[in-house]
Amino acid sequence: MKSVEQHIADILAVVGDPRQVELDLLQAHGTVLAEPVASPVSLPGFDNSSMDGYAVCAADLAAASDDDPVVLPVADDIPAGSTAPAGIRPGLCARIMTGAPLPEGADAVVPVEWTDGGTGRAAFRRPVEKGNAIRRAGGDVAAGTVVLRPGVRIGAGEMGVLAAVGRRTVPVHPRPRVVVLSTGEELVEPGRPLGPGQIWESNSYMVAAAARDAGCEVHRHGFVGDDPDRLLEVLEGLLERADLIVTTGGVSMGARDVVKELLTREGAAEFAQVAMQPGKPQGVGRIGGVPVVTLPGNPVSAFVSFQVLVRPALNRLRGLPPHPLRSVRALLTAPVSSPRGRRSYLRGVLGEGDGGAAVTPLGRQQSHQLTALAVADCLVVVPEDVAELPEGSPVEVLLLPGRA
Ligand SMILES: Nc1nc2c(c(=O)[nH]1)N[C@H]1C(S)=C(S)[C@@H](COP(=O)(O)OP(=O)(O)OC[C@H]3O[C@@H](n4cnc5c(N)ncnc54)[C@H](O)[C@@H]3O)O[C@H]1N2
Ligand code: MOO
Repeated sequence: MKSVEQHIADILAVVGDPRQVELDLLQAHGTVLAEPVASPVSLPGFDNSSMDGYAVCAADLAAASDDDPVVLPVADDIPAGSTAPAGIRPGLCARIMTGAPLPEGADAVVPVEWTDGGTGRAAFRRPVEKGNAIRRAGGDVAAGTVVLRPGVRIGAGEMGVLAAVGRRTVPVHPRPRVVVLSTGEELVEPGRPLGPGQIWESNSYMVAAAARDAGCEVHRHGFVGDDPDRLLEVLEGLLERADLIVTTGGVSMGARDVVKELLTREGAAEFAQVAMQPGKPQGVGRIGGVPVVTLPGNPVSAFVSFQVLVRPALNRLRGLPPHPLRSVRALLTAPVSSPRGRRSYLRGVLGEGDGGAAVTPLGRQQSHQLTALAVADCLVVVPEDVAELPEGSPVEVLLLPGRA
């Protein structure tokens, strides 16, 4: 059987490098920066006040006290956005607002709370240190400094920085365009009535959501039946809009395994049994030059193999390192079993036990038992050479995305 690592490597090999585009600032949210961004100006760009109050010459207030306040004429009123405030000299002060440029000659700002708040004249009841409440030019970043490096994911903080350094557009690796397509003659769109032997189609919705959680732009095509020529026609119609096509179903040993039949016929993909449970039958290749990964149809198998096998490649396509799901160690709260020779990924819930992190494997672990996925927040890894693990065994636990 093929190893999990080998199959991940084969998928990485077909997806290639991320695209690069210039996106408008807000559109860049959630994408990955492709080039360094430097600030063209210093931030702050000019000395300014951090408080609403009065710009003063600190030496004027050296003797100020409650009993003997210093009273100064207010020579100017400086709001934020003021373009050219007149300067002050000893013996004068200027009313100033937070963010307003410091006038020439001033060397401190007195918060309004320390004064009588006067508009023509202001009374000061205590001395002030030089530099008080002044935000110096360049105090956050000096002009020319790189503020964001390539490979950084643009979240809210990065968005703020980009706007603050004046960027209108940003060079990024855009969200990968993933097309999701399921196969199976038995499938019916949710919301429509079921006939005998039919089931509601769930894989394409689930995989589309997982791909969106993985930072992709998703087109869910839905599903097609078991006719290889029809499948080829549909795939050809989807090539234009895909960086990666993910299919589910039709890859096992059945008489009508449509994905395997078509892609084998076209010489477009390799199929293998991967040493994992669930997720054994897998395929990877290209159709019309577009990478295609074919997941098995059992819903839990499709979900687990997406998270374990496809996510690293999506990270690569996003411009990130091809990391797998984040993992932690935890102690089992119950015994587990696993087919020897295959690495099991059991659905579990992570919590705290007496000895630290503890993980509880859920019931209903078979590949068709989908409902446990709505409860699980992690996958418990049982290695290939292990068939049984008693309660209390330390295990690797993969954290499922989107779970706190
Ligand atoms: N003789 C063998 N039979 C099977 C083997 C094997 O090694 N030898 N492997 C089993 C394993 S493991 C898996 S996993 C499945 C994978 O089969 P396929 O990928 O060909 O998937 P299908 O046969 O199309 O479907 C399997 C199962 O999942 C349901 N399904 C499929 N698509 C959807 C969908 N979009 N939404 C909801 N449910 C779906 C389908 O109805 C079947 O019940 O093969 C085993 N068989
Ligand atoms: O390995 Mo299949 O993917 O379990 O049910």
